[in-house]
Amino acid sequence: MPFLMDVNLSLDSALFLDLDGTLADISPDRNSIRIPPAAERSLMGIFDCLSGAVAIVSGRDIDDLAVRVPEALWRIGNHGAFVLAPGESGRTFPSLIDPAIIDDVKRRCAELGLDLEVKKTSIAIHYRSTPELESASHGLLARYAGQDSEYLMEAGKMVAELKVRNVGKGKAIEERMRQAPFAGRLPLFLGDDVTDEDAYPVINRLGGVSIKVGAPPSLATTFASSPAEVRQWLEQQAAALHTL
Ligand SMILES: O=P(O)(O)OC[C@H]1O[C@H](O[C@H]2O[C@H](CO)[C@@H](O)[C@H](O)[C@H]2O)[C@H](O)[C@@H](O)[C@@H]1O
Repeated sequence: MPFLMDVNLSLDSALFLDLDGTLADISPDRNSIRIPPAAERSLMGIFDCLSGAVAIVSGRDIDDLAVRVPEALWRIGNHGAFVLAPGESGRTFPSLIDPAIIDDVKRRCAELGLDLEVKKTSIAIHYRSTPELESASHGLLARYAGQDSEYLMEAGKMVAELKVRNVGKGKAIEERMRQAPFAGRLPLFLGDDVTDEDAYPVINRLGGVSIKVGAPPSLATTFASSPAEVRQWLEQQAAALHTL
């Protein structure tokens, strides 16, 4: 099985990374997540060497992502729906979720003591601290999903999510790869969760390297053991690129 530590960036790489569970360790407190400072420095070094072809691609809301990721990097939030270019800030993105659904889910979550995260293209119920409510969480959102609905259900790490259709990290990466500074480069994508699986076939088709932090099964071709290993790899790659 190919491993991340055997992969090297070159000056014509394009690097896409997921945040939670890939760059940052999973934590019970989603609001505490930050990219560790050393990893930020590595990312900025790589960004310089790759002429800006580095993006953080996250399921988090774009506004939430913007406070956790350096403004100097590309930030792709809402599972790929919304993009902030390096240096871009203060832009307003629309909410695509029916407010009536948000109100109803908010009320039901409050009754059950469930942790609700409202984003612009999805609503997520986190049950990390209430695992006994896993099926209740899925059930609560499933009533709004289905073949004829504009929403679909997705499962993540201890989270049930109701999401607008036609949004995905694979689609977002493919779009970036058609434009500067990514076009003409060889893409690498590092992810860890179910919502990252749709990006791996895109990367594989483009001849790049798809990496999962975790174990098979996955459509990724290459594996890493932990976010700590990813951060160590980034530090090594930043140092190596600077010698080229
Ligand atoms: O695409 P990502 O950057 O990996 O974001 C995926 C989701 O991450 C967050 O939830 C997950 O991480 C939390 C912090 O470690 C953890 O408490 C939670 O159980 C995980 O599901 C975030 O809250 C979601 O919006 C993202 O979709």
